[in-house]
Amino acid sequence: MTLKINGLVGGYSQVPVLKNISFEVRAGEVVGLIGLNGAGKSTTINHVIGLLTPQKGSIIIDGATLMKDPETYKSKMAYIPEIPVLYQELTLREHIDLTIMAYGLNKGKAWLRAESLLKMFRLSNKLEWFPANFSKGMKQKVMIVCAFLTEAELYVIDEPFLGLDPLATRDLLNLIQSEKKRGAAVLMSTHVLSTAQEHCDYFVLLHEGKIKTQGTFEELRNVYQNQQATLTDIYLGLTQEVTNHG
Ligand SMILES: Nc1ncnc2c1ncn2[C@@H]1O[C@H](COP(=O)(O)OP(=O)(O)OP(=O)(O)O)[C@@H](O)[C@H]1O
Repeated sequence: MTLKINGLVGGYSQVPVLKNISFEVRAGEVVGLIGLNGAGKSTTINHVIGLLTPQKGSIIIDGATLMKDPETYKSKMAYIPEIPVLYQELTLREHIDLTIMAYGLNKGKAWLRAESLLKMFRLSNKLEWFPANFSKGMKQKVMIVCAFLTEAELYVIDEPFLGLDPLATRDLLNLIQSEKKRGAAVLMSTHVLSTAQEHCDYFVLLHEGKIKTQGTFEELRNVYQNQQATLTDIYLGLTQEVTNHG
């Protein structure tokens, strides 16, 4: 599986937010989309999941575009939004059943996987509850369980860490690593740079809707000409931001 974004110009109106974005996400790779507030991370993700239409350029998953082959395109992808989207009138069990139906999964197999995910995120005893009434972090965990039970080829995850407790953060990171080993690709936006540095294989540094630079951590250190630099140093250095954190 390869997601190819090529020369993407786009945004919410005729004035583009994204200006000529190109990068790839390949099978078995975790790509970190890095940027400050307003850099264009969510806008990029909204284009990838098809909420926005490119003004120029293309987004292709294994040869399929959203325009020409929407079913193939969408079937390869699971998306975890920054703000959980849940159905007011459905229980946790029904959210899982709905995901199984929407992705056409084998019910028995998918439920086995769901049970292990529910256990991992400490939700096993909440199946008859309504997630719309859960705490913020618990809602986020429901989105994680539903996304990961699909065993997608590509996971698109928008800022996953902010609402999660340390245990859930650790479990999500482990899950990402095990899906990566299975051969899944992950595109993850975040400004938690220390976590990204540790867990991503490749970085796309966005600033004001443009790619400042992209590469592996080693390649970024070479561009920044400092072999000791952290991802935070590199990002802030390259975007000329002033920081009090060194
Ligand atoms: N619905 C919208 N309508 C119009 N402009 C928008 C909309 N959402 C975002 N923008 C603009 O697009 C630009 C990029 O925003 P985006 O949400 O992609 O940033 P981000 O990198 O995800 O930031 P954050 O870290 O704060 O989530 C900003 O200038 C923002 O004002």
